Amino acid sequence: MAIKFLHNDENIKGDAQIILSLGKNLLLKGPTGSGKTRLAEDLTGELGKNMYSINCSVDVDIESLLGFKTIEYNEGRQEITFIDGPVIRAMKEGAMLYIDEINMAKPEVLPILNAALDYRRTITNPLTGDTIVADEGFNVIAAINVGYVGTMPMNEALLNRFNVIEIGYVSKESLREVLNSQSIQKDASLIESITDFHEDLVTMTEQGQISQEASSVRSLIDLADLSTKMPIGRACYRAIIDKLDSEQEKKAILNAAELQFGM
Ligand SMILES: Nc1ncnc2c1ncn2[C@@H]1O[C@H](COP(=O)(O)OP(=O)(O)OP(=O)(O)O)[C@@H](O)[C@H]1O
Repeated sequence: MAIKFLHNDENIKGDAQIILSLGKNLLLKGPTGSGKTRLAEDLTGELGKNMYSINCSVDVDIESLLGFKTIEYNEGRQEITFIDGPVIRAMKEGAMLYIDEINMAKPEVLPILNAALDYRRTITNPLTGDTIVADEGFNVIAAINVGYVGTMPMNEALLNRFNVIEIGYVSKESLREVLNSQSIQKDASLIESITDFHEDLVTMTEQGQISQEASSVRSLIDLADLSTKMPIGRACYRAIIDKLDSEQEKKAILNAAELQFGM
């Protein structure tokens, strides 16, 4: 069974499809592990496109966006050629460009993309002097992690070029479906308890007791998987509790886990 983005809020996927079909840029906002990359992959696959990704959390620079010059040998002669980077390849091919953690990029780097992201759909490559006009099918999805230490607000001119969809917490029913399709845990009653535990975590997050990453879908898939091989209590530590720094948060989650799983 193909793994799909699942969410009780159908407007998330529906509106994302509309935004892309209008040739507009889409910004997905949500906590870590909330399915932003999964959704971007699904949308790209449905459009039958290739996806080129950039992760801005690693030191992204102009070369990692646009490409670099290299020396190639042609019939014994040295030639300087330019190897296109993800932005230029996506533009030329009319593919999807996925810019992950866009708010983590150094502020001086991304303005180079401004003309590619607005109605001009062009870029002048400062490394070659070439101007590239994007193919009609060129689409852009960016993602931003909210509630994450070290995130910076996005530059206003850049933000203005996107249409924003927030990915909120999944419902109990959607999480059950995600676990049934993506976890190796097949015990229906344990999956049910994990979805109840998720609801407790979401409530604690909304009350400000714990941070958002504690209740991420990614962590809950880990919890379900680990619980096939070790007691659920230890799985809670490995998948959720020990990822956190705050003793207070750890204690709050431990209490909820004890109540839910009777550890
Ligand atoms: N709503 C969802 N539907 C289906 N799968 C999901 C959903 N949310 C999370 N997942 C699963 O959880 C894992 C993490 O998802 P993903 O990588 O898409 O999150 P992300 O928001 O891009 O995280 P990050 O911001 O850390 O990159 C994946 O295995 C994905 O399949």
